Amino acid sequence: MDDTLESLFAVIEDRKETLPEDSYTASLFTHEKGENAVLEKLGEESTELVLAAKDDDREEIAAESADIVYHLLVLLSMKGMDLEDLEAELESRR
Ligand SMILES: N=c1c2ncn([C@@H]3O[C@H](COP(=O)(O)OP(=O)(O)OP(=O)(O)O)[C@@H](O)[C@H]3O)c2ncn1[C@@H]1O[C@H](COP(=O)(O)O)[C@@H](O)[C@H]1O
Repeated sequence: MDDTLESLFAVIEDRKETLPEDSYTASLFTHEKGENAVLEKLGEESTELVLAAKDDDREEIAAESADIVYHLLVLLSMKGMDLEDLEAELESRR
């Protein structure tokens, strides 16, 4: 899981740097709504996750969770933060 998150975060950082035209990630960094684009996505996907959980739909729960994790990592990158910030916070709670 650590490797998956690290390589996904590295791709997000690369997209932020290189802004390829066909990249969804890059489109979030250049969106006319600014950071609101990713914040809205996080809100929508959180609602979708709640609905999937209420339906006991495990496949949908996994899919919506992945959407949230991806957009969360984009948000961290947008704020100049990284996985270590998240890890440090989680570790401080153990
Ligand atoms: N993990 C993801 C990921 N999860 C979700 N998404 C995108 O997030 C959007 C989710 O929005 P919705 O579920 O609301 O679907 P939608 O209504 O079709 O989306 P919109 O029309 O609102 O854009 C979709 O466009 C998904 O493609 C992701 N896009 C990219 N990644 C990762 O990022 C990498 C780089 O992707 P690009 O930046 O596109 O090259 C990919 O290889 C993946 O590993």
